[in-house]
Amino acid sequence: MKVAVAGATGRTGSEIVAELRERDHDVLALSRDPTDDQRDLDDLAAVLTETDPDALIDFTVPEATVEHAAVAAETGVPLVVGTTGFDDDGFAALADAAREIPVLRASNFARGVHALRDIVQAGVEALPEYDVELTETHHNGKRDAPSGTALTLLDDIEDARETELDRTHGREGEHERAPEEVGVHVRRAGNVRGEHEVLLAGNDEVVTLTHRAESRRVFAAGAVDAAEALAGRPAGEYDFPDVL
Ligand SMILES: NC(=O)C1=CN([C@@H]2O[C@H](COP(=O)(O)OP(=O)(O)OC[C@H]3O[C@@H](n4cnc5c(N)ncnc54)[C@H](OP(=O)(O)O)[C@@H]3O)[C@@H](O)[C@H]2O)C=CC1
Ligand SMILES: O=C(O)C1=N[C@H](C(=O)O)C[C@H](O)C1
Repeated sequence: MKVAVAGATGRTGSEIVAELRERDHDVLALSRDPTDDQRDLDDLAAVLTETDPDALIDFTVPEATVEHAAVAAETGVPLVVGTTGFDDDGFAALADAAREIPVLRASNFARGVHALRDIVQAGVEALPEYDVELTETHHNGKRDAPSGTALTLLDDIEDARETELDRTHGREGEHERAPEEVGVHVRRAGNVRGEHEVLLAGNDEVVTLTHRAESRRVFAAGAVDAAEALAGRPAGEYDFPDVL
């Protein structure tokens, strides 16, 4: 396959380029400041038209991904999005692109996280009276908080509880915890690849469910799996579990 990568110089994008090369794919590494073996991300439309790749993988920033999605839709290139931190307009722009091309967006391309999602939902359903608290930890270069994965897990917890919970970001001051609260705790330190922990507590017992990425290669492998699986699919919105 021929695969273009937006954000190829980044922490995750560079791992995706390495993973694609290891699998013998033809790689178009895109950067705003291209070296000799890269293509200019600012000329994305021209590059995609000229090279006609099988997929574009995007791990950049939301404002750029939204622009790239419009170009992918215009040029008919399937899109895999790993970028997190979209607002409602950003999600709407991705949905617009998905009318023309397959768009697979996942807040986390580690397979274990999608197993964790199922386990968390089962735990929350099995222990309906227990308090739920979520903690995520990432490297000190991460822009968005809470992480995209944390937001996905919170949606899953609300689905399992069949109610909207009061997402309480950190705590300060004097007040008791309300039963409908779900505490959301964010830590940024060092080069932590990504940790997510859901804690369930009640009845004099505590259950903790944790995923820890030990290398960014786990995200890269998942994103490449997704690009391989997206080829030939009809236009529409996809999540990682749809192609696992
Ligand atoms: N879904 C998942 O599994 C994962 C998602 N992520 C998400 O991926 C995104 C990238 O994370 P990470 O690799 O740590 O970030 P980095 O900052 O390391 O890399 C981002 C890359 O995007 C490019 N970029 C930055 N700003 C712009 C812009 N305005 N326009 C175009 N390109 C831009 C830069 O490349 P250059 O300057 O060369 O153009 C940069 O190398 C984040 O949203 C993160 O949350 C991260 C890991 C896993
Ligand atoms: O920025 C990161 O590094 C990561 N971002 C994703 C997120 O926001 O959930 C996935 C992973 O945790 C790494």
